[in-house]
Amino acid sequence: MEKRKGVLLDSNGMVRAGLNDLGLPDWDFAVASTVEAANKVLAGSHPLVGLVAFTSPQSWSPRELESLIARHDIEWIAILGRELLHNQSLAPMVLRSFHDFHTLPLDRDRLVMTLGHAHGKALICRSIVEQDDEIGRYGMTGRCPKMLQLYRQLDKIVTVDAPVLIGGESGTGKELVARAIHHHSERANGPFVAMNCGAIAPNLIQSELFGHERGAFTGAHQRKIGNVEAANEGVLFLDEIGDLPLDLQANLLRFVQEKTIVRVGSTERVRVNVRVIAATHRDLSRAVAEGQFREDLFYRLNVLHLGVPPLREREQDIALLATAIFKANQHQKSPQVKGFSSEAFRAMCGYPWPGNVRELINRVQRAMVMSESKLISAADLGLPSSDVDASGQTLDEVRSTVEREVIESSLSRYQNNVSAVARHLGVSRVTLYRMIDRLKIVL
Ligand SMILES: Nc1ncnc2c1ncn2[C@@H]1O[C@H](COP(=O)(O)OP(=O)(O)OP(=O)(O)O)[C@@H](O)[C@H]1O
Repeated sequence: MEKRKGVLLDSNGMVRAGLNDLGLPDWDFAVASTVEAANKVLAGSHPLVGLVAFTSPQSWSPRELESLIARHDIEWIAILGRELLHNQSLAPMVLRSFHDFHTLPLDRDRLVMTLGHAHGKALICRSIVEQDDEIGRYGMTGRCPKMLQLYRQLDKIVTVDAPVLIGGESGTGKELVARAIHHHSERANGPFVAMNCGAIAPNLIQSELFGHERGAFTGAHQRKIGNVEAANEGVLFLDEIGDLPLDLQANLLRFVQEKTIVRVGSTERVRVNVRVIAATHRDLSRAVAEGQFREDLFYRLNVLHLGVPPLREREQDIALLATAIFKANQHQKSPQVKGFSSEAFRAMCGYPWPGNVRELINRVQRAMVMSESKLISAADLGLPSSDVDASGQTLDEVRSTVEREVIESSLSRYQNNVSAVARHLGVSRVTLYRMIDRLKIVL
């Protein structure tokens, strides 16, 4: 049988010697005497379990150690003298950040069991992460019907070279979609140049787009290539196209039609080969009807149209997105934070998300840093808690919701000590483990 891999952080070799004496034939521990060395081991051989030996409360810098623990998705076990268990600075950290602890002297049977449990748990976590790669396409997270439709549209759009107009509220992922089109199209090796037409002073947009010659205007000390030329052979992404002033719309139309530009202060026409992808949160056809956007430019840009749905219409993707954001930001979370409570998931699903995915990212990132519990709550996300709403749920669903809440809060209260929780809830450990499995509660 292939040996299970672990890392042992041990500054003076004391626990290493003890482990050797125990003889654990199923385990192969790489020993690191510093946090930096442990980081290297973890990056190279991906063990699933880490042991940290504490000979005193000051064995390791808490900041360094907590950052090591937060960075790597493995289970940690603290090994320490019984007298350190009540140390005011060490004990809270051990309870918060470690899967379990083991007191010295090492007890072979107990250690084998603890290691086995930690290894099993890490394996399950890793398999969940791997399955999650299937949660979207084109670098996007989401598999609700509206996102599946978007992927099907993208499948076609990436095979052709026509202009695209992307509509959707702010923060829905329009730029992400534009980058995906570029990345999966024949222009992938060319540049992707993004420009926000709403964020540049109107008097500068002309030169930002088309560039200028030296001396073209006060302050033009040298020739500057504009974004259109910079995107040659690639994609020019024009965000907030609805904010482009009318006079510049005429210049843009000329470039889109003729595929040439003239730098400000020059008379020379320069040929360019650029695919234009424009985006707007405004209703451009309405802007056309109101005379604020040129109709001819609208038709030139709107050859292919994509609408990115607001987050409130992707309710079944919210938990997926929140979890993906959580995983992507593991390195900057508070070490004890392990995931979301079901109350938090419910609150996220009931919230209208005016700032869409961008707002979700901000709220989750903030909660990951600020939460003081193991599971992020609705309050940590700054969202109103929606109480259990039984309407529309079957009896089984309501029961599962309640069971999950009771078990999660008891686990949190007893620091994941399954025996204590089983005693508290009046069920056997086996029954409790079965319920934990069925309800997919992460320990
Ligand atoms: N489906 C998704 N999966 C993962 N991340 C997403 C998804 N949609 C959006 N995001 C992320 O949300 C953030 C906002 O997305 P993006 O900037 O593309 O939105 P936008 O619609 O262009 O916003 P704006 O109109 O304000 O420019 C980015 O960090 C982006 O990576």
